[in-house]
Amino acid sequence: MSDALKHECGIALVRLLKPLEYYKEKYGTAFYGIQKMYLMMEKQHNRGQDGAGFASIKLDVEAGQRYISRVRSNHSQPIQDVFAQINDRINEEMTAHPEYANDVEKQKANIPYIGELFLGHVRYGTFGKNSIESVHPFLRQSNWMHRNLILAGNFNMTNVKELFENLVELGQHPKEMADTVTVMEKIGHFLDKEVMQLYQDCKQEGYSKREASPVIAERLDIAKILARSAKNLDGGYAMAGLLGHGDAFVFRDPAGIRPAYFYQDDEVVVVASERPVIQTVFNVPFESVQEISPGNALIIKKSGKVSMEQILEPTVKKACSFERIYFSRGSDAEIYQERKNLGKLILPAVLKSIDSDTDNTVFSYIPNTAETSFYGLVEAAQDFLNQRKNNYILENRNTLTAETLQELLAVKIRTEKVAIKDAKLRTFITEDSSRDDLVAHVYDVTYGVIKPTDNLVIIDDSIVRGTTLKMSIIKMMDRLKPKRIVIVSSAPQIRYPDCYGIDMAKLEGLVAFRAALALLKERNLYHIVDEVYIKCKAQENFADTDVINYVTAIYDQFTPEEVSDKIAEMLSSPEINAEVKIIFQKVEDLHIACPKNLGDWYFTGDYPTPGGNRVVNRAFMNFYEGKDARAY
Ligand SMILES: NC(=O)CC[C@H](N)C(=O)O
Repeated sequence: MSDALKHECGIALVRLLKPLEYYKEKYGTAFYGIQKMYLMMEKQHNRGQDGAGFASIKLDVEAGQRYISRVRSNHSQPIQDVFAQINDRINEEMTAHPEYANDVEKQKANIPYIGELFLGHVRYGTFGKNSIESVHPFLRQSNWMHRNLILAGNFNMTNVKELFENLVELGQHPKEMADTVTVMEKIGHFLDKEVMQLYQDCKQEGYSKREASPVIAERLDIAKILARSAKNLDGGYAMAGLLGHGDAFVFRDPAGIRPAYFYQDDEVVVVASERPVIQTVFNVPFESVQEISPGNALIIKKSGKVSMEQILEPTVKKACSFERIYFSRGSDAEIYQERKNLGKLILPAVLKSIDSDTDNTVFSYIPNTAETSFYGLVEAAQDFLNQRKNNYILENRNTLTAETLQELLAVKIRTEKVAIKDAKLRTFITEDSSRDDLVAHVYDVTYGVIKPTDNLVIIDDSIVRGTTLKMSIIKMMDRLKPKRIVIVSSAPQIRYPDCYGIDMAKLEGLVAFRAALALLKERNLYHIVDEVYIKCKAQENFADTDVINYVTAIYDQFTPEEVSDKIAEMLSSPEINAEVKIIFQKVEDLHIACPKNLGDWYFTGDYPTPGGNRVVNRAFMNFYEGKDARAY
């Protein structure tokens, strides 16, 4: 990926179903859960490096003993930092008390972090600052065990402001504007209500206050609490929560926008944002890891009972395709094939751009996430070449000599590693022209592999702003003196803002949008921009469900190729000698390659929740009014 793009968050949840002694016996340590959590979080570091947090719960402790531990960090290596703190503390206790060594009961009673239920989070903030207070898990404390709520999520709500207002309407006074606090307080509110109701029931049944507590915990209907809390949520989310006494849940949005996977056997229940994380950490096959169904919650009661319950009516499944193109790790068996298919499906367009002259073409990729689609592209190119050889041989079978046959078979698809991501270069000089020169060196190039008669085809996973392409990659590629540079995007043109977790909230930042505007100007159609604005403005105060995405009109006048050509022109500059072309994946081909993740609103403007239409409407007004503000 050449554009710096904010990633997602990652969640990790582990519930140990057996007593801690079991793990000590079988795996040699009662800290088994913590170790697994470390691996699960580390294997998701791709999803967030702004912060990391860990929380654990000990089940069935006596009153007066601590049972919730939490560590959070926003240091530069937050996962390392969190587990260094946990390690240090455990080692300190173990060294000071050698008698704990083989005594699991003592370990549990005296050492923090050890426990049966764990929640971890790696964060890329989409809302609020990167202060330590914004790092998950969030904690809502209470002196009643079952009222303690610990929450961590991979989410972005399009209507945080409204949700915040709802809390104020309830008479609450939230101390922060953090979106996680807002969601947590909402769940917390309905948790309190449910507890109150259950207490009344218990009282009627003759339980004393003290006796009622464990009964309430047992009877708590998590699905009911979630259903009430989730009513007004509009966004993409995978929210994980723990209750102090030991219940846990992971709840996914009705369109399945954000991912959540789980695995369960008689020892553990595990949830993570990505499938291969669970596969490697627990050494289980692909088939035994399942998705949490959209609109459903995986609920793990303290008793160990696990169920999947529908919380909200699922809508049409629109799982985010960017997870497949870029965010999630490519080690997932499905994602790996999907990325390869993205490369394969785009070959016809690539061949067209190089006049099918594969002999004079070098294929390469932008490190690192585009590497897999590159393999697919090259495999398809090899098939194409073989087909050509085949035809030649069949046509010339009577005259073919051993020599020409050998020559023919020696022709290969040429692949080279041309772009190398260099160490992070700091742009410490503020003066613009020299800064551009520094930025150009973010990528390094391999000299000596391109001839002046060559086309250079270079695949990237997606193109958002195009800044790095313009400032660095194309300039550096041009130094190799190819005849033509073809930039290939394994994703379609990004035309609309995202509001479900990816940090693309402003229209004018998107190179496709700027290209469409330039085309409108060129063809004297710029009045369309004014017309769209009038339509957007008119629905400014509409209910979300009534808002229509009129921004599509900006693109309607042009074929995708026209927009691509304009982008190519905008990314090139007079000092570039090579001809620059740009090719994007077709939306239909994206769906063929990634059939399970049909969420494509950033490419098509087809938002999966009503809030999305409000956001694109707002984003357009912000652009038109020259407001440098986020659209939600
Ligand atoms: N990337 C995410 O899922 C972010 C979660 C949450 N909105 C935050 O900002 O902390």
